Amino acid sequence: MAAQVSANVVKNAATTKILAKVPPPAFSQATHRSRCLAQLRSKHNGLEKYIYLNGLKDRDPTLFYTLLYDNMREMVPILYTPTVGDACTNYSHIWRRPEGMYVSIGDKGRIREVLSTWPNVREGRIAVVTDGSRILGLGDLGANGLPIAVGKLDLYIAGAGVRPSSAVPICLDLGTSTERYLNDPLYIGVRRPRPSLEEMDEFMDEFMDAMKEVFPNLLVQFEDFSTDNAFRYLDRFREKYRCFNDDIQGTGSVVLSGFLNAAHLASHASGRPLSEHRILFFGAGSAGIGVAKQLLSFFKFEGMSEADATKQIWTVDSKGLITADRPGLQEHKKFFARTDYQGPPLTNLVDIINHVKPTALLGLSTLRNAFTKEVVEAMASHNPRPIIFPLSNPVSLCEVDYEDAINWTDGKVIFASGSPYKPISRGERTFEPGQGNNMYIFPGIGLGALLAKASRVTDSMVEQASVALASSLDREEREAGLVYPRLDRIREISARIALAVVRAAQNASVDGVPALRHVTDNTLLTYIKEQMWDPRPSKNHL
Ligand SMILES: NC(=O)C1=CN([C@@H]2O[C@H](COP(=O)(O)OP(=O)(O)OC[C@H]3O[C@@H](n4cnc5c(N)ncnc54)[C@H](O)[C@@H]3O)[C@@H](O)[C@H]2O)C=CC1
Ligand SMILES: CC(=O)C(=O)O
Ligand SMILES: [Mg+2]
Repeated sequence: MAAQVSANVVKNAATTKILAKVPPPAFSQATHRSRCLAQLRSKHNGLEKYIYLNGLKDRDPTLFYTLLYDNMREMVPILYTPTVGDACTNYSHIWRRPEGMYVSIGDKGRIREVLSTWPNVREGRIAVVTDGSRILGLGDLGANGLPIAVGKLDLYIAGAGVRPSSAVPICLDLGTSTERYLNDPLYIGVRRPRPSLEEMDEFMDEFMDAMKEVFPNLLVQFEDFSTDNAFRYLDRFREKYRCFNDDIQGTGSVVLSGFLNAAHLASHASGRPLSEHRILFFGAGSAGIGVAKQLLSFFKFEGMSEADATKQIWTVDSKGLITADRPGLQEHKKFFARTDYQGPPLTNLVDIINHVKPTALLGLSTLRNAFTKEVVEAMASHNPRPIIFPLSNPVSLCEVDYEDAINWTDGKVIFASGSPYKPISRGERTFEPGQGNNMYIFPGIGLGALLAKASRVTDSMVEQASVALASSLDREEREAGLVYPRLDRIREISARIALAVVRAAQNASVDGVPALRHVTDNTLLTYIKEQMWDPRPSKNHL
Protein backbone atom coordinates (compact mmCIF):
# COMPACT_ATOMS: atom_id res chain seq x y z
CA MET A 1 0.00 0.00 0.00
CA ALA A 2 2.78 2.45 0.93
CA ALA A 3 4.41 1.77 -2.44
CA GLN A 4 1.23 2.49 -4.40
CA VAL A 5 0.57 5.70 -2.54
CA SER A 6 4.11 6.90 -3.09
CA ALA A 7 4.02 5.99 -6.78
CA ASN A 8 0.93 8.18 -7.23
CA VAL A 9 2.70 11.02 -5.53
CA VAL A 10 5.58 10.66 -7.99
CA LYS A 11 3.25 10.85 -10.96
CA ASN A 12 1.67 14.04 -9.77
CA ALA A 13 4.62 15.91 -8.42
CA ALA A 14 8.01 16.38 -9.92
CA THR A 15 10.00 17.68 -7.00
CA THR A 16 13.13 15.82 -5.97
CA LYS A 17 12.01 16.12 -2.35
CA ILE A 18 8.97 13.97 -2.97
CA LEU A 19 10.87 11.65 -5.29
CA ALA A 20 13.22 10.98 -2.42
CA LYS A 21 10.32 9.35 -0.59
CA VAL A 22 9.80 6.68 -3.24
CA PRO A 23 10.66 3.20 -2.03
CA PRO A 24 13.68 1.57 -3.70
CA PRO A 25 13.03 -0.02 -7.12
CA ALA A 26 13.39 -3.53 -5.71
CA PHE A 27 10.75 -2.87 -3.06
CA SER A 28 8.42 -5.78 -2.43
CA GLN A 29 5.66 -6.05 0.13
CA ALA A 30 6.79 -9.54 1.15
CA THR A 31 10.33 -8.37 1.88
CA HIS A 32 8.96 -5.37 3.69
CA ARG A 33 6.84 -7.58 5.94
CA SER A 34 10.00 -9.54 6.83
CA ARG A 35 11.82 -6.26 7.40
CA CYS A 36 9.12 -5.04 9.78
CA LEU A 37 9.24 -8.32 11.70
CA ALA A 38 13.03 -8.00 11.96
CA GLN A 39 12.63 -4.42 13.21
CA LEU A 40 10.08 -5.59 15.75
CA ARG A 41 12.30 -8.41 16.98
CA SER A 42 15.28 -6.07 17.35
CA LYS A 43 13.50 -4.11 20.10
CA HIS A 44 14.78 -4.84 23.56
CA ASN A 45 11.64 -5.07 25.61
CA GLY A 46 7.90 -5.47 25.34
CA LEU A 47 7.08 -1.79 25.70
CA GLU A 48 9.47 -0.83 22.87
CA LYS A 49 7.84 -3.49 20.70
CA TYR A 50 4.42 -2.08 21.58
CA ILE A 51 5.53 1.44 20.61
CA TYR A 52 7.00 0.14 17.36
CA LEU A 53 3.80 -1.69 16.42
CA ASN A 54 1.71 1.29 17.36
CA GLY A 55 3.75 3.44 14.97
CA LEU A 56 3.48 0.82 12.23
CA LYS A 57 -0.31 0.77 12.59
CA ASP A 58 -0.33 4.54 12.13
CA ARG A 59 1.98 4.46 9.09
CA ASP A 60 0.42 1.51 7.31
CA PRO A 61 -2.63 -0.12 8.91
CA THR A 62 -3.03 -2.75 6.19
CA LEU A 63 0.54 -3.92 6.66
CA PHE A 64 0.08 -3.88 10.44
CA TYR A 65 -3.05 -6.06 10.33
CA THR A 66 -1.51 -8.40 7.76
CA LEU A 67 1.45 -8.94 10.08
CA LEU A 68 -0.83 -9.43 13.06
CA TYR A 69 -3.00 -11.87 11.14
CA ASP A 70 0.04 -13.92 10.12
CA ASN A 71 1.88 -13.75 13.46
CA MET A 72 -0.82 -13.97 16.11
CA ARG A 73 1.20 -15.97 18.62
CA GLU A 74 4.09 -13.51 18.52
CA MET A 75 2.16 -10.23 18.34
CA VAL A 76 -0.90 -10.79 20.52
CA PRO A 77 1.16 -10.88 23.75
CA ILE A 78 2.53 -7.43 22.79
CA LEU A 79 -0.69 -5.73 21.73
CA TYR A 80 -2.68 -7.45 24.44
CA THR A 81 -1.87 -9.07 27.77
CA PRO A 82 0.76 -8.98 29.18
CA THR A 83 2.49 -6.05 27.42
CA VAL A 84 -0.62 -3.92 27.00
CA GLY A 85 -0.53 -3.74 30.80
CA ASP A 86 2.83 -1.92 30.62
CA ALA A 87 1.49 0.25 27.81
CA CYS A 88 -1.46 1.30 29.95
CA THR A 89 0.61 1.90 33.08
CA ASN A 90 2.95 4.16 31.08
CA TYR A 91 0.48 5.50 28.54
CA SER A 92 0.76 9.17 29.44
CA HIS A 93 4.51 8.91 28.85
CA ILE A 94 4.49 6.91 25.61
CA TRP A 95 1.52 8.72 24.05
CA ARG A 96 2.17 9.67 20.39
CA ARG A 97 -1.14 10.43 18.72
CA PRO A 98 -4.89 10.17 19.27
CA GLU A 99 -6.02 6.59 18.68
CA GLY A 100 -9.41 6.48 20.31
CA MET A 101 -12.03 8.68 21.86
CA TYR A 102 -11.96 10.23 25.30
CA VAL A 103 -15.30 11.22 26.77
CA SER A 104 -14.67 13.24 29.87
CA ILE A 105 -16.75 13.87 32.98
CA GLY A 106 -16.65 17.54 31.91
CA ASP A 107 -18.53 16.57 28.77
CA LYS A 108 -21.65 15.74 30.80
CA GLY A 109 -24.57 17.52 29.17
CA ARG A 110 -22.99 17.46 25.69
CA ILE A 111 -21.85 13.86 25.25
CA ARG A 112 -23.82 13.50 22.04
CA GLU A 113 -21.85 16.35 20.49
CA VAL A 114 -18.55 14.83 21.57
CA LEU A 115 -19.42 11.41 20.15
CA SER A 116 -20.52 13.00 16.89
CA THR A 117 -16.96 14.16 16.25
CA TRP A 118 -15.92 10.55 15.56
CA PRO A 119 -15.25 10.17 11.83
CA ASN A 120 -17.66 7.88 9.95
CA VAL A 121 -20.10 7.34 12.79
CA ARG A 122 -22.33 5.30 10.46
CA GLU A 123 -19.55 2.73 10.12
CA GLY A 124 -19.19 2.24 13.88
CA ARG A 125 -20.05 -1.36 14.79
CA ILE A 126 -18.14 -2.26 17.95
CA ALA A 127 -17.10 0.03 20.77
CA VAL A 128 -14.92 -1.23 23.58
CA VAL A 129 -15.57 1.15 26.45
CA THR A 130 -13.52 1.33 29.63
CA ASP A 131 -13.50 3.82 32.46
CA GLY A 132 -9.95 2.78 33.33
CA SER A 133 -10.91 1.95 36.90
CA ARG A 134 -9.63 -1.67 36.90
CA ILE A 135 -7.30 -2.29 33.99
CA LEU A 136 -6.38 -6.00 33.96
CA GLY A 137 -5.39 -6.57 37.60
CA LEU A 138 -3.43 -3.31 37.70
CA GLY A 139 -6.00 -1.14 39.43
CA ASP A 140 -7.24 2.35 38.65
CA LEU A 141 -5.20 3.67 35.73
CA GLY A 142 -7.65 6.45 34.84
CA ALA A 143 -7.26 7.81 31.31
CA ASN A 144 -4.24 5.54 30.80
CA GLY A 145 -6.70 2.71 30.21
CA LEU A 146 -7.31 3.47 26.53
CA PRO A 147 -4.80 0.90 25.15
CA ILE A 148 -6.88 -1.94 26.59
CA ALA A 149 -9.80 -0.83 24.40
CA VAL A 150 -7.47 -0.48 21.40
CA GLY A 151 -5.94 -3.92 22.03
CA LYS A 152 -9.31 -5.64 22.35
CA LEU A 153 -10.42 -4.05 19.10
CA ASP A 154 -7.25 -5.21 17.34
CA LEU A 155 -8.35 -8.71 18.31
CA TYR A 156 -11.79 -8.06 16.85
CA ILE A 157 -10.15 -6.91 13.63
CA ALA A 158 -7.54 -9.67 13.31
CA GLY A 159 -9.51 -12.42 15.05
CA ALA A 160 -13.03 -11.87 13.75
CA GLY A 161 -12.56 -9.76 10.64
CA VAL A 162 -14.25 -6.64 11.93
CA ARG A 163 -13.27 -3.73 9.69
CA PRO A 164 -10.82 -1.25 11.29
CA SER A 165 -13.17 1.62 10.45
CA SER A 166 -15.94 -0.14 12.44
CA ALA A 167 -13.91 -0.26 15.65
CA VAL A 168 -14.45 2.51 18.20
CA PRO A 169 -12.11 2.52 21.22
CA ILE A 170 -13.43 4.71 24.04
CA CYS A 171 -11.99 5.66 27.40
CA LEU A 172 -14.29 7.46 29.80
CA ASP A 173 -12.07 10.03 31.47
CA LEU A 174 -13.75 10.41 34.83
CA GLY A 175 -10.80 11.07 37.11
CA THR A 176 -8.66 8.58 39.01
CA SER A 177 -8.06 7.55 42.59
CA THR A 178 -4.40 6.85 41.84
CA GLU A 179 -2.34 9.56 43.48
CA ARG A 180 0.74 8.89 41.36
CA TYR A 181 -1.15 9.85 38.19
CA LEU A 182 -2.77 12.89 39.74
CA ASN A 183 0.75 14.13 40.55
CA ASP A 184 2.30 13.19 37.22
CA PRO A 185 2.83 16.33 35.09
CA LEU A 186 2.46 14.22 31.93
CA TYR A 187 -0.80 12.55 33.01
CA ILE A 188 -3.15 12.55 30.06
CA GLY A 189 -6.48 12.61 31.89
CA VAL A 190 -8.51 15.01 34.00
CA ARG A 191 -6.96 15.58 37.42
CA ARG A 192 -9.76 14.93 39.82
CA PRO A 193 -11.03 12.16 42.05
CA ARG A 194 -13.61 9.79 40.60
CA PRO A 195 -17.22 11.05 40.69
CA SER A 196 -19.87 10.03 43.20
CA LEU A 197 -22.10 7.11 42.25
CA GLU A 198 -24.95 9.49 41.53
CA GLU A 199 -22.87 11.64 39.19
CA MET A 200 -21.44 8.56 37.49
CA ASP A 201 -24.92 7.08 36.94
CA GLU A 202 -26.11 10.32 35.34
CA PHE A 203 -23.02 10.32 33.13
CA MET A 204 -23.46 6.68 32.10
CA ASP A 205 -27.18 7.11 31.34
CA GLU A 206 -26.42 10.08 29.10
CA PHE A 207 -23.46 8.28 27.52
CA MET A 208 -25.40 5.13 26.60
CA ASP A 209 -28.32 7.13 25.27
CA ALA A 210 -26.00 9.25 23.14
CA MET A 211 -24.11 6.18 21.90
CA LYS A 212 -27.32 4.67 20.58
CA GLU A 213 -28.28 7.86 18.84
CA VAL A 214 -24.90 8.65 17.31
CA PHE A 215 -23.87 5.06 16.45
CA PRO A 216 -27.16 3.33 15.58
CA ASN A 217 -25.50 0.04 14.59
CA LEU A 218 -23.15 -0.33 17.52
CA LEU A 219 -22.45 -3.12 19.99
CA VAL A 220 -20.94 -1.88 23.26
CA GLN A 221 -18.44 -4.03 25.11
CA PHE A 222 -17.87 -2.83 28.67
CA GLU A 223 -14.30 -3.49 29.70
CA ASP A 224 -12.37 -3.24 32.94
CA PHE A 225 -14.82 -1.29 35.05
CA SER A 226 -14.26 -1.80 38.78
CA THR A 227 -16.29 -4.71 40.07
CA ASP A 228 -19.31 -2.92 41.60
CA ASN A 229 -19.82 -0.75 38.54
CA ALA A 230 -19.24 -3.68 36.18
CA PHE A 231 -22.21 -5.51 37.70
CA ARG A 232 -24.33 -2.38 38.11
CA TYR A 233 -24.02 -1.13 34.55
CA LEU A 234 -24.49 -4.55 33.04
CA ASP A 235 -27.78 -4.90 34.96
CA ARG A 236 -28.78 -1.36 34.16
CA PHE A 237 -28.18 -1.47 30.41
CA ARG A 238 -28.36 -5.06 29.18
CA GLU A 239 -32.09 -5.04 28.40
CA LYS A 240 -32.06 -1.58 26.87
CA TYR A 241 -28.98 -1.58 24.65
CA ARG A 242 -26.96 -4.02 22.58
CA CYS A 243 -24.15 -4.49 25.08
CA PHE A 244 -22.27 -6.97 27.22
CA ASN A 245 -19.60 -6.96 29.88
CA ASP A 246 -16.47 -8.73 28.75
CA ASP A 247 -15.02 -9.32 32.23
CA ILE A 248 -18.22 -10.88 33.56
CA GLN A 249 -19.77 -12.56 30.52
CA GLY A 250 -16.82 -12.95 28.14
CA THR A 251 -14.63 -14.40 30.88
CA GLY A 252 -17.48 -16.61 32.12
CA SER A 253 -18.00 -17.92 28.62
CA VAL A 254 -14.33 -18.60 27.86
CA VAL A 255 -13.70 -20.33 31.18
CA LEU A 256 -16.83 -22.48 30.88
CA SER A 257 -15.47 -23.58 27.53
CA GLY A 258 -12.00 -24.53 28.83
CA PHE A 259 -13.57 -26.12 31.89
CA LEU A 260 -15.82 -28.32 29.76
CA ASN A 261 -12.72 -29.79 28.11
CA ALA A 262 -10.66 -29.90 31.30
CA ALA A 263 -13.39 -31.64 33.29
CA HIS A 264 -13.58 -34.43 30.72
CA LEU A 265 -9.82 -34.97 30.94
CA ALA A 266 -9.90 -34.91 34.76
CA SER A 267 -12.91 -37.21 35.02
CA HIS A 268 -11.30 -39.61 32.57
CA ALA A 269 -8.30 -39.82 34.92
CA SER A 270 -10.27 -40.05 38.19
CA GLY A 271 -13.19 -42.15 37.01
CA ARG A 272 -15.53 -39.73 38.80
CA PRO A 273 -18.63 -38.42 37.01
CA LEU A 274 -18.69 -34.87 35.65
CA SER A 275 -21.49 -33.94 38.04
CA GLU A 276 -19.12 -34.49 41.00
CA HIS A 277 -16.69 -31.74 40.04
CA ARG A 278 -16.10 -29.28 42.86
CA ILE A 279 -14.84 -25.85 41.90
CA LEU A 280 -13.00 -23.45 44.16
CA PHE A 281 -12.70 -19.81 43.11
CA PHE A 282 -9.83 -17.83 44.55
CA GLY A 283 -10.99 -14.24 43.92
CA ALA A 284 -14.61 -13.14 43.97
CA GLY A 285 -14.69 -9.93 41.94
CA SER A 286 -16.48 -9.28 38.65
CA ALA A 287 -14.40 -11.93 36.91
CA GLY A 288 -14.56 -14.57 39.67
CA ILE A 289 -18.30 -14.29 40.23
CA GLY A 290 -19.00 -13.86 36.49
CA VAL A 291 -17.17 -17.11 35.80
CA ALA A 292 -18.77 -18.91 38.76
CA LYS A 293 -22.26 -18.00 37.53
CA GLN A 294 -21.42 -19.18 34.01
CA LEU A 295 -20.04 -22.46 35.33
CA LEU A 296 -23.51 -23.28 36.64
CA SER A 297 -24.18 -24.14 32.98
CA PHE A 298 -21.62 -26.94 33.24
CA PHE A 299 -23.71 -28.69 35.90
CA LYS A 300 -26.93 -27.80 34.12
CA PHE A 301 -25.61 -29.68 31.06
CA GLU A 302 -25.27 -32.69 33.43
CA GLY A 303 -28.97 -32.42 34.24
CA MET A 304 -28.59 -30.72 37.63
CA SER A 305 -30.84 -28.01 39.04
CA GLU A 306 -29.39 -24.54 39.69
CA ALA A 307 -29.64 -25.12 43.45
CA ASP A 308 -27.63 -28.35 43.22
CA ALA A 309 -25.12 -26.78 40.83
CA THR A 310 -24.54 -23.89 43.24
CA LYS A 311 -23.50 -26.39 45.93
CA GLN A 312 -20.57 -27.51 43.75
CA ILE A 313 -18.99 -24.02 43.85
CA TRP A 314 -17.02 -22.35 46.66
CA THR A 315 -15.65 -18.80 46.59
CA VAL A 316 -12.76 -17.18 48.44
CA ASP A 317 -11.86 -13.51 48.75
CA SER A 318 -9.19 -11.63 50.69
CA LYS A 319 -10.96 -12.54 53.95
CA GLY A 320 -11.10 -16.28 53.23
CA LEU A 321 -13.86 -18.73 52.40
CA ILE A 322 -17.02 -16.74 51.74
CA THR A 323 -19.80 -17.80 54.07
CA ALA A 324 -23.30 -16.39 54.33
CA ASP A 325 -22.88 -15.46 58.00
CA ARG A 326 -20.03 -13.01 57.29
CA PRO A 327 -21.19 -9.49 58.32
CA GLY A 328 -21.36 -6.84 55.57
CA LEU A 329 -20.97 -9.27 52.66
CA GLN A 330 -21.04 -7.41 49.32
CA GLU A 331 -24.10 -8.05 47.18
CA HIS A 332 -22.29 -9.85 44.34
CA LYS A 333 -20.71 -12.34 46.77
CA LYS A 334 -23.98 -13.50 48.34
CA PHE A 335 -25.06 -15.96 45.64
CA PHE A 336 -22.23 -18.43 46.27
CA ALA A 337 -21.78 -17.73 50.01
CA ARG A 338 -21.75 -21.08 51.80
CA THR A 339 -24.37 -21.90 54.37
CA ASP A 340 -22.91 -25.34 55.17
CA TYR A 341 -19.81 -24.21 57.07
CA GLN A 342 -20.10 -23.11 60.67
CA GLY A 343 -16.51 -23.33 62.02
CA PRO A 344 -14.01 -20.50 62.55
CA PRO A 345 -13.28 -18.42 59.41
CA LEU A 346 -11.14 -20.40 56.97
CA THR A 347 -8.47 -18.04 55.69
CA ASN A 348 -5.59 -20.27 54.64
CA LEU A 349 -5.88 -21.58 51.08
CA VAL A 350 -4.37 -24.99 51.88
CA ASP A 351 -6.87 -25.41 54.74
CA ILE A 352 -9.67 -24.37 52.42
CA ILE A 353 -8.56 -26.90 49.79
CA ASN A 354 -8.41 -29.66 52.39
CA HIS A 355 -11.90 -28.70 53.56
CA VAL A 356 -13.49 -28.41 50.09
CA LYS A 357 -11.44 -31.05 48.25
CA PRO A 358 -11.96 -29.26 44.92
CA THR A 359 -11.27 -30.87 41.58
CA ALA A 360 -10.59 -27.41 40.16
CA LEU A 361 -8.92 -24.27 41.52
CA LEU A 362 -9.53 -21.07 39.56
CA GLY A 363 -7.58 -17.89 40.33
CA LEU A 364 -9.08 -14.45 39.62
CA SER A 365 -7.53 -12.67 42.56
CA THR A 366 -4.72 -10.50 41.12
CA LEU A 367 -2.45 -12.12 43.71
CA ARG A 368 0.91 -13.09 42.25
CA ASN A 369 2.11 -16.57 43.30
CA ALA A 370 -0.90 -17.18 45.54
CA PHE A 371 -0.86 -20.81 44.38
CA THR A 372 2.24 -21.86 46.28
CA LYS A 373 3.89 -25.28 46.16
CA GLU A 374 1.79 -26.33 49.17
CA VAL A 375 -1.41 -25.18 47.46
CA VAL A 376 -0.62 -26.98 44.20
CA GLU A 377 0.48 -30.10 46.05
CA ALA A 378 -2.74 -30.07 48.10
CA MET A 379 -4.69 -29.98 44.81
CA ALA A 380 -2.59 -32.88 43.49
CA SER A 381 -3.17 -34.88 46.69
CA HIS A 382 -6.93 -34.87 46.07
CA ASN A 383 -6.88 -35.37 42.29
CA PRO A 384 -4.94 -37.53 39.82
CA ARG A 385 -5.23 -34.60 37.39
CA PRO A 386 -5.97 -31.35 39.21
CA ILE A 387 -7.47 -28.52 37.18
CA ILE A 388 -5.60 -25.31 37.98
CA PHE A 389 -6.48 -22.15 36.07
CA PRO A 390 -4.54 -19.07 37.32
CA LEU A 391 -6.48 -16.51 35.30
CA SER A 392 -5.32 -13.15 36.66
CA ASN A 393 -3.66 -10.77 34.20
CA PRO A 394 -1.05 -9.70 33.33
CA VAL A 395 1.60 -12.40 33.93
CA SER A 396 3.06 -10.33 36.79
CA LEU A 397 -0.16 -11.00 38.74
CA CYS A 398 -0.67 -14.63 37.75
CA GLU A 399 -1.37 -16.97 40.68
CA VAL A 400 1.20 -19.57 39.54
CA ASP A 401 3.71 -19.90 36.72
CA TYR A 402 3.23 -22.79 34.32
CA GLU A 403 6.64 -24.31 34.98
CA ASP A 404 5.99 -24.46 38.72
CA ALA A 405 2.56 -26.02 38.20
CA ILE A 406 4.13 -28.67 35.96
CA ASN A 407 7.00 -29.38 38.37
CA TRP A 408 4.84 -29.53 41.49
CA THR A 409 2.31 -31.95 39.95
CA ASP A 410 4.79 -34.06 38.03
CA GLY A 411 3.16 -32.90 34.79
CA LYS A 412 -0.35 -33.97 35.82
CA VAL A 413 -1.87 -30.50 36.04
CA ILE A 414 -4.56 -29.41 33.56
CA PHE A 415 -3.60 -25.79 33.18
CA ALA A 416 -4.89 -22.60 31.60
CA SER A 417 -3.73 -19.09 32.49
CA GLY A 418 -5.11 -15.65 31.64
CA SER A 419 -1.84 -14.50 30.04
CA PRO A 420 0.30 -16.64 27.75
CA TYR A 421 3.04 -19.07 28.83
CA LYS A 422 5.40 -20.95 26.56
CA PRO A 423 5.32 -24.76 26.23
CA ILE A 424 7.73 -26.69 28.45
CA SER A 425 9.86 -29.65 27.39
CA ARG A 426 10.68 -32.49 29.77
CA GLY A 427 12.71 -35.22 28.06
CA GLU A 428 10.59 -36.59 25.24
CA ARG A 429 7.46 -34.76 26.37
CA THR A 430 6.27 -31.27 25.64
CA PHE A 431 3.64 -29.74 27.90
CA GLU A 432 1.50 -27.04 26.32
CA PRO A 433 -0.49 -24.59 28.46
CA GLY A 434 -3.93 -23.27 27.61
CA GLN A 435 -4.75 -19.58 27.60
CA GLY A 436 -8.06 -19.03 29.35
CA ASN A 437 -8.61 -15.51 28.18
CA ASN A 438 -11.78 -13.86 26.97
CA MET A 439 -9.91 -12.96 23.75
CA TYR A 440 -11.04 -16.35 22.40
CA ILE A 441 -14.69 -15.53 22.84
CA PHE A 442 -15.52 -11.83 22.56
CA PRO A 443 -14.59 -11.51 18.86
CA GLY A 444 -17.04 -14.29 17.99
CA ILE A 445 -19.77 -12.99 20.31
CA GLY A 446 -19.42 -9.52 18.81
CA LEU A 447 -19.38 -10.74 15.23
CA GLY A 448 -22.41 -12.99 15.79
CA ALA A 449 -24.39 -10.27 17.56
CA LEU A 450 -23.65 -7.82 14.73
CA LEU A 451 -24.45 -10.15 11.86
CA ALA A 452 -27.68 -11.26 13.53
CA LYS A 453 -28.47 -7.57 14.15
CA ALA A 454 -29.37 -8.73 17.66
CA SER A 455 -31.20 -6.13 19.72
CA ARG A 456 -29.40 -7.35 22.85
CA VAL A 457 -26.92 -9.96 24.03
CA THR A 458 -28.73 -12.75 25.87
CA ASP A 459 -27.35 -15.28 28.35
CA SER A 460 -28.05 -18.02 25.83
CA MET A 461 -25.87 -16.27 23.22
CA VAL A 462 -23.01 -16.16 25.71
CA GLU A 463 -23.56 -19.79 26.74
CA GLN A 464 -23.74 -21.08 23.18
CA ALA A 465 -20.56 -19.19 22.30
CA SER A 466 -18.88 -21.18 25.03
CA VAL A 467 -20.14 -24.52 23.79
CA ALA A 468 -18.99 -23.66 20.26
CA LEU A 469 -15.50 -22.77 21.49
CA ALA A 470 -15.26 -25.95 23.57
CA SER A 471 -16.13 -28.09 20.59
CA SER A 472 -13.79 -26.28 18.21
CA LEU A 473 -10.66 -28.27 19.10
CA ASP A 474 -9.38 -30.26 16.15
CA ARG A 475 -8.21 -33.83 16.49
CA GLU A 476 -4.53 -32.94 16.92
CA GLU A 477 -5.35 -30.43 19.66
CA ARG A 478 -7.48 -33.02 21.49
CA GLU A 479 -4.75 -35.62 21.21
CA ALA A 480 -2.30 -33.10 22.66
CA GLY A 481 -4.62 -32.75 25.67
CA LEU A 482 -5.34 -29.05 25.05
CA VAL A 483 -8.37 -27.34 26.55
CA TYR A 484 -8.39 -24.39 24.12
CA PRO A 485 -7.59 -24.34 20.42
CA ARG A 486 -4.38 -22.75 19.18
CA LEU A 487 -4.49 -19.03 18.61
CA ASP A 488 -3.51 -19.28 14.93
CA ARG A 489 -6.98 -20.70 14.23
CA ILE A 490 -8.83 -17.83 15.87
CA ARG A 491 -10.58 -16.68 12.66
CA GLU A 492 -12.03 -20.09 11.93
CA ILE A 493 -13.06 -20.37 15.57
CA SER A 494 -14.59 -16.89 15.71
CA ALA A 495 -16.71 -17.79 12.66
CA ARG A 496 -17.99 -20.93 14.43
CA ILE A 497 -18.70 -19.01 17.61
CA ALA A 498 -20.51 -16.35 15.57
CA LEU A 499 -22.65 -19.06 13.99
CA ALA A 500 -23.68 -20.36 17.42
CA VAL A 501 -24.37 -16.80 18.58
CA VAL A 502 -26.57 -16.02 15.55
CA ARG A 503 -28.57 -19.21 16.15
CA ALA A 504 -28.97 -18.42 19.85
CA ALA A 505 -30.14 -14.89 18.98
CA GLN A 506 -32.68 -16.38 16.59
CA ASN A 507 -33.90 -18.86 19.22
CA ALA A 508 -34.30 -16.03 21.71
CA SER A 509 -36.11 -13.93 19.05
CA VAL A 510 -33.74 -10.99 19.48
CA ASP A 511 -32.33 -11.24 15.94
CA GLY A 512 -33.07 -8.72 13.22
CA VAL A 513 -32.32 -10.55 9.95
CA PRO A 514 -35.22 -12.93 9.20
CA ALA A 515 -33.52 -14.19 6.01
CA LEU A 516 -30.75 -15.82 8.05
CA ARG A 517 -33.24 -17.93 10.01
CA HIS A 518 -33.94 -20.30 7.17
CA VAL A 519 -30.46 -21.01 5.84
CA THR A 520 -28.53 -24.15 6.75
CA ASP A 521 -25.62 -23.99 9.18
CA ASN A 522 -23.18 -24.51 6.30
CA THR A 523 -24.63 -21.63 4.33
CA LEU A 524 -24.66 -19.42 7.40
CA LEU A 525 -21.04 -20.26 8.17
CA THR A 526 -20.03 -19.41 4.60
CA TYR A 527 -21.95 -16.15 4.84
CA ILE A 528 -20.22 -15.26 8.12
CA LYS A 529 -16.79 -15.96 6.64
CA GLU A 530 -17.59 -13.84 3.60
CA GLN A 531 -18.39 -10.91 5.85
CA MET A 532 -15.02 -11.05 7.60
CA TRP A 533 -12.57 -8.36 6.56
CA ASP A 534 -9.22 -9.70 5.46
CA PRO A 535 -6.22 -7.37 5.58
CA ARG A 536 -4.19 -9.34 3.07
CA PRO A 537 -4.14 -7.35 -0.18
CA SER A 538 -5.00 -10.35 -2.36
CA LYS A 539 -8.22 -11.06 -0.46
CA ASN A 540 -11.67 -9.72 -0.93
CA HIS A 541 -12.45 -6.75 1.29
CA LEU A 542 -16.08 -6.85 2.23
N1 LIG B 1 -8.42 -14.48 32.02
C1 LIG B 1 -9.31 -13.61 31.66
O1 LIG B 1 -9.87 -13.65 30.55
C2 LIG B 1 -9.68 -12.52 32.61
C3 LIG B 1 -8.95 -12.30 33.73
N2 LIG B 1 -9.31 -11.30 34.57
C4 LIG B 1 -8.44 -11.05 35.69
O2 LIG B 1 -9.09 -11.34 36.89
C5 LIG B 1 -8.50 -10.57 37.91
C6 LIG B 1 -9.60 -10.07 38.81
O3 LIG B 1 -10.44 -9.18 38.15
P1 LIG B 1 -11.74 -8.58 38.90
O4 LIG B 1 -12.60 -9.69 39.36
O5 LIG B 1 -12.39 -7.59 38.04
O6 LIG B 1 -11.02 -7.83 40.10
P2 LIG B 1 -11.47 -7.54 41.57
O7 LIG B 1 -10.43 -6.67 42.16
O8 LIG B 1 -12.88 -7.08 41.60
O9 LIG B 1 -11.45 -8.97 42.27
C7 LIG B 1 -10.35 -9.53 42.89
C8 LIG B 1 -10.85 -10.54 43.89
O10 LIG B 1 -9.72 -11.19 44.44
C9 LIG B 1 -9.82 -11.16 45.83
N3 LIG B 1 -8.50 -11.10 46.44
C10 LIG B 1 -7.63 -10.07 46.42
N4 LIG B 1 -6.58 -10.37 47.20
C11 LIG B 1 -6.82 -11.57 47.71
C12 LIG B 1 -6.14 -12.40 48.65
N5 LIG B 1 -5.02 -11.99 49.21
N6 LIG B 1 -6.66 -13.60 48.96
C13 LIG B 1 -7.82 -13.99 48.42
N7 LIG B 1 -8.53 -13.25 47.56
C14 LIG B 1 -8.03 -12.06 47.23
C15 LIG B 1 -10.60 -9.90 46.18
O11 LIG B 1 -11.20 -10.02 47.47
C16 LIG B 1 -11.63 -9.92 45.06
O12 LIG B 1 -12.70 -10.75 45.41
C17 LIG B 1 -7.67 -9.49 37.22
O13 LIG B 1 -6.30 -9.80 37.33
C18 LIG B 1 -8.07 -9.58 35.79
O14 LIG B 1 -7.03 -9.29 34.91
C19 LIG B 1 -10.42 -10.53 34.37
C20 LIG B 1 -11.18 -10.72 33.27
C21 LIG B 1 -10.82 -11.69 32.27
C1 LIG C 1 -8.58 -10.30 29.92
C2 LIG C 1 -9.33 -9.26 30.59
O1 LIG C 1 -10.35 -8.83 30.11
C3 LIG C 1 -8.86 -8.78 31.85
O2 LIG C 1 -7.88 -9.28 32.38
O3 LIG C 1 -9.48 -7.83 32.35
MG1 LIG D 1 -10.96 -7.08 31.02
